Amino acid sequence: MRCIPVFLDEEIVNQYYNGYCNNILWPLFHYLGLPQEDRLATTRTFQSQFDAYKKANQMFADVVNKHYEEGDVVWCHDYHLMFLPKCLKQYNDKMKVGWFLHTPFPSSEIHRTLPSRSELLRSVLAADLVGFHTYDYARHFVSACTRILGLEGTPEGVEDHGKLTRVAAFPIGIDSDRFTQALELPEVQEHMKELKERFAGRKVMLGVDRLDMIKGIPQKILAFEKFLEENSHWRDKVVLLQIAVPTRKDVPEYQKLTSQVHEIVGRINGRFGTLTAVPIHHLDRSLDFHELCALYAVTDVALVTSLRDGMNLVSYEFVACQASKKGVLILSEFAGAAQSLGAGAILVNPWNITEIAASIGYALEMSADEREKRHQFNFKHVKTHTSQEWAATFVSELNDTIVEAQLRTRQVPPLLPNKVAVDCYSKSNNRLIILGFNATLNEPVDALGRAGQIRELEHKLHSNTKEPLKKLSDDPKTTIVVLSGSGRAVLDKNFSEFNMWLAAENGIFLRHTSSEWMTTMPENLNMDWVDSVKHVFEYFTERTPRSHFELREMSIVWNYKYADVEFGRIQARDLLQHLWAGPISNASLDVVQGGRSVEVRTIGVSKGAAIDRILGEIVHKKGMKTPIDYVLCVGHFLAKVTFHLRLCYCYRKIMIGLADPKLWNLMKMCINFLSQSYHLNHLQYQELCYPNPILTGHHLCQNYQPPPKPVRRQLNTRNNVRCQT
Ligand SMILES: O=P(O)(O)OC[C@H]1O[C@H](O[C@H]2O[C@H](CO)[C@@H](O)[C@H](O)[C@H]2O)[C@H](O)[C@@H](O)[C@@H]1O
Ligand SMILES: O=c1ccn([C@@H]2O[C@H](COP(=O)(O)OP(=O)(O)O)[C@@H](O)[C@H]2O)c(=O)[nH]1
Repeated sequence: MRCIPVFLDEEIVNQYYNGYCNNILWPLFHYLGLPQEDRLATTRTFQSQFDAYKKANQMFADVVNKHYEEGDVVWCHDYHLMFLPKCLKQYNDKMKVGWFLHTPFPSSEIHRTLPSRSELLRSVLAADLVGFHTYDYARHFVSACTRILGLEGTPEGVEDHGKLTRVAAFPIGIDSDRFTQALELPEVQEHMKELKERFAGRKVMLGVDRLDMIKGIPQKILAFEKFLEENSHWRDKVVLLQIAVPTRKDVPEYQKLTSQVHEIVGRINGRFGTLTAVPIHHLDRSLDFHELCALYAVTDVALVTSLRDGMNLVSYEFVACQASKKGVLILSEFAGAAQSLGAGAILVNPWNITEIAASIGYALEMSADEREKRHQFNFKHVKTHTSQEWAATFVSELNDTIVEAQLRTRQVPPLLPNKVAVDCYSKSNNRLIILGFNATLNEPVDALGRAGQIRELEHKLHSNTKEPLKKLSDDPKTTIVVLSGSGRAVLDKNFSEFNMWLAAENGIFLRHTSSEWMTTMPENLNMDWVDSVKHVFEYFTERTPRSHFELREMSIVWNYKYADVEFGRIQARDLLQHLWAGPISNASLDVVQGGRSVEVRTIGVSKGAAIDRILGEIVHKKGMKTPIDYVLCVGHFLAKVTFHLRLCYCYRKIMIGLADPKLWNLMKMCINFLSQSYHLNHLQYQELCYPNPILTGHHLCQNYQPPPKPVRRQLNTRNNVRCQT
């Protein structure tokens, strides 16, 4: 079969397959909690099982890697191999990797209970394309990535610093021709004949499931019992054939289920059986393909009562074999198949035994006309949405995704080559370093916004950055500007001890730490709008848990980065509507939508505009005989904030360097610190163009012409009066 086996030893199989896959991921992905005693045991063994899981995935990766040839597509399947995409991409990031999940992906609220939640998501995201059976599962996955990892969910998939992982639904199908053709075979016809004779005079109901908790076998049998109880006239006219294929027999939960089902079947057969017939025929084994096809073909009503099921192919197979009989499918709404066969099937909630019992009655007595219509609908679907089509669509989508990604990467700035940054720095003589503050020099914040002391952290310089910053700022060949949206007080508190420039409120206020604050904004700015905007912000802060707003001197910001991401976004949209309709409708204001914030400020106040003024200031102040020959921006400057000098276009993009070779190590420390703290695996820089010829980020303008000297207005901070000097 051209398969290459991956041999796992017994211990790994036990910890990886029986343990982590089937005792942890399987019940979790199917919304089934563990029994109390197992829960504690699982908690204790979790780490060793997860280690075995990673090890087993790595073993698969090693084998794939050994056989991989350039251009191959690698398609990883199911929850057993969630770690594989990452392992493969680590070997070769050009490998085309897809991952498909055959089970449901649960709500992010369920996924977040998993201790390894983030690691698993990140490994899957290493794939180029991630597929699920239904849109709901895909939606849950994207939502887990946004809520747990704090990444951006887009209609296309999940974005992580410019890298998009495509996420989409690819409902599986079956090879329907194989089933329809099998029905013509003499041995299948023979089986059908035997079955018809065996159950002559009785309607045949069928269940075909692995003996798994997710399949809702006890619920199905109990519903059948209820039906017999309430419809005595049907007792000798209907039989339920339940094929329960043994599975995962080493897992204790499955052993318990077997006994439970036997007990219920025995009880019902004892209750409703006669000397010559029993209502339930229960088989603890699998059938061969031909027997199964025959059984599907003679069935009047198929019962699929999965509590959760990725898709459920049995329902497709039943439909494929019903061209002549046109039997009825009763299908759980919690099976993926309900999304595609729902229109022709009778959908039921498997937890509602009364509803299933009523549906059994309805199905058995359904008119031929209705059966025909329902069947046609589903038959058409099964015939057209085949497994071949499913596989071809996934693979072609994967190839397209790679092509699109290549086009995208041309637009995304390339990664910062750290060594080049260091080399250029050490060769330069007049460096300008522009640093952001929030999300750059202070503490990173957990995606779930858990840091209780978040507001504190937000405004506090990270202790690890103090020493590098001190050395940098004392270097006479280096000018540092901290350019932040934060107010003056915050910058004063954190940076007064350094020799540097501070630009507060996006550059409205500027000072060198050796002198007083000044502003370059026009006098007598109309700030009448503030109160009404504040009123709106207060309203939304009260109604959006963990959001807050900050009233600055020239602007006001509503921030929801610690709030529930999705709710925050909805609230932000609503808030904007309130603003447009009210306070800002007539005012000359800029409304800036950040990643997780909304800021309102006077027109013209932006980091882009500010940088020009700042440069004018520092260039004139320093006299600047030597042109700036190195520019470095480290920041979380929002996308599309273009510095006036087109210094760079930064979105969590880092350019970093140090003057003195002795400081190289320190610089590397800095880079590593920042990249690890903010998961900036994609340090980026962009070629810059000012004024001409094209310069790289590290060599700014040999021919730099400082802008005209600006008018300076000194701020009298003590009594808070602005006056022009
Ligand atoms: O190998 P087993 O442990 O006996 O399990 C059999 C397979 O069960 C799961 O199947 C899922 O995939 C089906 C096709 O996509 C889908 O229709 C069904 O709803 C799922 O349960 C499991 O995901 C497979 O890996 C197992 O091999
Ligand atoms: O005796 C049996 C009973 C079932 N099946 C097959 O097992 C599969 C079950 O797939 P499904 O998607 O319904 O559920 P899963 O077991 O994968 O969760 C179907 O293709 C059935 O034809 C089988 O080969 N022999």
